[in-house]
Amino acid sequence: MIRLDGVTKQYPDGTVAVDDLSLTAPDRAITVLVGPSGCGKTTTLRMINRMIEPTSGSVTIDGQDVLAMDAAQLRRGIGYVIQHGGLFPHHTVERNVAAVPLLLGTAKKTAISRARELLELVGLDPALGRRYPSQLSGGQQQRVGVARALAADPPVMLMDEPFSAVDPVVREQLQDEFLRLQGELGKTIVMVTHDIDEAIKLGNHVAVLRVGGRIAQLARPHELLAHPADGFVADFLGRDRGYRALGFERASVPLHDEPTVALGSGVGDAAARAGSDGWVLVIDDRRHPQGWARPADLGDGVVDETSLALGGTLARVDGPLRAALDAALSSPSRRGVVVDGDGALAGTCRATEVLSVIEAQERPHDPGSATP
Ligand SMILES: Nc1ncnc2c1ncn2[C@@H]1O[C@H](COP(=O)(O)OP(=O)(O)OP(=O)(O)O)[C@@H](O)[C@H]1O
Repeated sequence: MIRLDGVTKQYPDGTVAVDDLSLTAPDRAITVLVGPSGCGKTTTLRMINRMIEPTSGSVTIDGQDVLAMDAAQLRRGIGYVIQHGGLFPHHTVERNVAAVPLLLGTAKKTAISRARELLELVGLDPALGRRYPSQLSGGQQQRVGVARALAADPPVMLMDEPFSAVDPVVREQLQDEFLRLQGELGKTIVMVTHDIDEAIKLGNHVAVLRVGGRIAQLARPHELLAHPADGFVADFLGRDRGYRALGFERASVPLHDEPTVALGSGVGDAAARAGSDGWVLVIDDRRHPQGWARPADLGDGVVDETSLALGGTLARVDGPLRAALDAALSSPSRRGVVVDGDGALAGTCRATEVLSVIEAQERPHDPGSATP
């Protein structure tokens, strides 16, 4: 557990970046610090590994005062990931990943073979290990940054905007893989981001800071969305709060049997199976949904990949209500496709019925909300 107690940082020019901040980051959880530019997120993070010394207050890790520890030794025991990966440009990728174990005295052969395993763990081809950082894409460099931070198997990781230097699609992939990895590794993580959506997606706990380095609210993501403490937090959370909160609400929605046709079926067969609106759901031989087709638009021949209409997200039977609603709203037929844990068709859902489930959910009173 990482604990900050009454921590203040005043820079020599008088700027108070962090003001009497107290915060606990529990073990094996992701605690996210989020807030507008200049609110003291990076300063707070760097006071944990003493890259910045607090002016007052205390920082402990598992009860040990970090200010009483040797700073270099402390830093070697904490994984640190920054934007762009922060890699050494003149070292190969695998040498970058092996950097801390080598510093700690691990034999070169062991450290490099471990580096290759770690590259694989973060979803990279170990062959990339022979390249130099500049020969990798931004997303690959970020992954190397994560692999490097994991190399000494530290229980604690600090991450400063680790996914912000890449485009939104790669960013989402990196976030998903990071969550999968954390599910396996269970590190104690403090992460900084200015992106509230990233905070809500990744954080087990989210601390919203306001400029001047004070906590406006510390809560679990769904609590934050449901009960923003004040107008500042509500504004920072932004639009669609109610809709986004559905991402954390799970309940089963009524499922309907949906007539299907197999990929490769004749258009005549497909027409016979289509609903009154003309749409039919196309599945493969494992009953995995492939998309919707409207046989009336297809002429003769068979239903193949080119016959499928784009659009329509898939919801999981045990997934959040937001996914079920989105599946219905984004489907060309307006029937949301719901799949089981293996990705096979479980049935379809209707938006109105998902809304009825939402209305039936107990909605807690929301006294802190500043937005009507
Ligand atoms: N070395 C320094 N000397 C003086 N002021 C500083 C120094 N470093 C940071 N600051 C100031 O401290 C405040 C907090 O900075 P910090 O970098 O911690 O914010 P941040 O929330 O991480 O911002 P961003 O999201 O823009 O990276 C800012 O007002 C910044 O200008």
